[in-house]
Amino acid sequence: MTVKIINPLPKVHVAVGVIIDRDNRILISKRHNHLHMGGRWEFPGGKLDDEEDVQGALARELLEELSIEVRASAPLIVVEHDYGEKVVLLDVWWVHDFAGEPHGAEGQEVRWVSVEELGDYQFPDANTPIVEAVRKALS
Ligand SMILES: Nc1nc2c([nH]c(=O)n2[C@H]2C[C@H](O)[C@@H](COP(=O)(O)OP(=O)(O)OP(=O)(O)O)O2)c(=O)[nH]1
Ligand SMILES: [Mg+2]
Repeated sequence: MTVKIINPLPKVHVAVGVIIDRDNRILISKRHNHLHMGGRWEFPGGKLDDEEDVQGALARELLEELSIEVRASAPLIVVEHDYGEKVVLLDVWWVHDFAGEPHGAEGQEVRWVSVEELGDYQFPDANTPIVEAVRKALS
C-alpha cells in the first residue's frame, strides 16, 4: 500500500516590498499585536486577493499600508516557510522608486533603517533569508 501524505495547509501567497531610498536605507514596519507574527518587524506587504497578481497586490498593499505609489520594483527573493499553522510563500520585491512619503497608514510604527541596523530588529522566522539577501546585495 502506498500512502501519500498531502499537506492540508493552504499556502498563503504574500507580496512583500523591500523599500529602499537613495541612501540605501530600508523601510520596516511593526506588525500589530493581534496579527499573525504580531509585535515583530516586517517588510510591508500582504496577501494576494483572488485573481490579483503579485505586482497588483504589492501596489495595493503599499498604498493601503504606507500611502505610497510604487513606481519601480524588481524581484529580490521568493521564500516558502512552514509556520506549522500555515505555510507562507513570500514573493519579495525591491521597491526603489515610489511616489509619496511613506507613513504608517494603519497606525503601525514604521522606521527607515540602515542594512547594519536590520540585525537589531526581530522579524518573523520566514524573513531570515530575506534579510540575508538584502545584506548580500548591499554590502
Ligand atoms: N507583509 C509581510 N508578511 C510577512 C512577512 N514575513 C512573514 O512571515 N509574513 C507573513 C505574516 C502573515 O502570515 C503573512 C502576511 O499577511 P499580512 O497580515 O501582511 O496580510 P495582509 O496585509 O493582507 O493583512 P490582512 O488584510 O489579511 O489583515 O505573511 C513580511 O516581512 N512582510
Ligand atoms: Mg500586511
